[in-house]
Amino acid sequence: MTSQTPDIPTADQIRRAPKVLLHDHLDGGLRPGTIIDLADATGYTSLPEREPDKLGIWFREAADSGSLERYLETFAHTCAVMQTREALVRVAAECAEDLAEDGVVYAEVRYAPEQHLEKGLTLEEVVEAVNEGFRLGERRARESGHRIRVGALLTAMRHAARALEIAELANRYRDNGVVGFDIAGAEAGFPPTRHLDAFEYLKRENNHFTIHAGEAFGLPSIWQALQWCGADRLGHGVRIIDDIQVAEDGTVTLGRLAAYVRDKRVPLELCPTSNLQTGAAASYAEHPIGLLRSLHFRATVNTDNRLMSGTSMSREFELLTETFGYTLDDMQWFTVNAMKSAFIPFDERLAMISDVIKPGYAELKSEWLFRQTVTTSGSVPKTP
Ligand SMILES: O=c1[nH]cnc2c1ncn2[C@H]1C[C@H](O)[C@@H](CO)O1
Ligand SMILES: [Zn+2]
Repeated sequence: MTSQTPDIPTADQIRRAPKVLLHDHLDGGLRPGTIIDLADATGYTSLPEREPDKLGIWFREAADSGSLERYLETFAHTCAVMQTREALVRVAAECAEDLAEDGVVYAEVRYAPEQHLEKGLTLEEVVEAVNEGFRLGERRARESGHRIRVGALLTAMRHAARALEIAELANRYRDNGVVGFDIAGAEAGFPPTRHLDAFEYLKRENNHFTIHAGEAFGLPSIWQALQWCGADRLGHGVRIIDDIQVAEDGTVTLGRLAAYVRDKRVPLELCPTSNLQTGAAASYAEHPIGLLRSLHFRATVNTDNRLMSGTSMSREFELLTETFGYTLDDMQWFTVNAMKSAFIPFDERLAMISDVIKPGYAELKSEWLFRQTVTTSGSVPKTP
């Protein structure tokens, strides 16, 4: 018998639990072996390692710098090998397969189309190749007994000046694989208000967007993303913690912005391991997700960049259960939060919650009940 505390899920249960992922970068999740294959196929000779295990370690270590700017430099290698239709189809298909294998049932995966034009693809060709890859990966996942749905978010880079063009692209493909828009890249010095025209356009089109904010830069960035730009969700948003005071006797006081975020149920796309790497949090135990969960913010758990963080959704949940003693109920809470916050239509979100997520967790919880009964009675109860 395992000595695990009842209700704390095992690693195997965490992997089998249905999970929802809202913040994952396509160019931050390649398999190391695929990067090497694609580099060979496209003549890219600047990879720092030629052996998959070593290359995986290189990405993790290079991303471990404590600075978002240095973390972002590692993407030069992944973007370099994602410049052809074939490469994009393969990377997107493998992304969907890897997530499905990890128990992710719904994912919104983002990438910046403007970073994949070096070999002559048009923005439209990039979007169509990635869509084709996601559909292929979903089909392959189904064939191997998994179920996943993947929507794309189109990202504009905040240091560049193509946000309106990318927003228009997202709007053109909104009924064809693309579910929303995002801005990413170095945060300090590049406030989201630089791209107001793109956000105002998307609002006029009744479209959805999230903004990377409150990761490398604090409250002003979150405030602008919400109150100037009108973001539906916050990419990270972890620094909202700067607007929450916890007194020695445990009394919690929320500032106006933190109160707004909680009252309005603004989804926080939290990415614990990524935050440790870029210096947004000092340790898992000190990561604000513990406090935000207990204060009932609409917190969600995400991977950000599986390659650079050497992580997966299951791994993030394992680390959280080890650190905070989270149970299957906590996992379900994060997962339902994420599904409620997805950019697909409301009825489809509800159907995922009632047909996939709740039954999945109910089944896992019944394993605990079953195991408890076996331990206490010493015999296996007969099924009725
Ligand atoms: O955590 C992040 N913060 C800001 N930008 C990021 C993060 N992770 C990835 N990016 C950037 C680098 C990628 O090339 C780009 C599009 O996915 O988004
Ligand atoms: Zn990100």
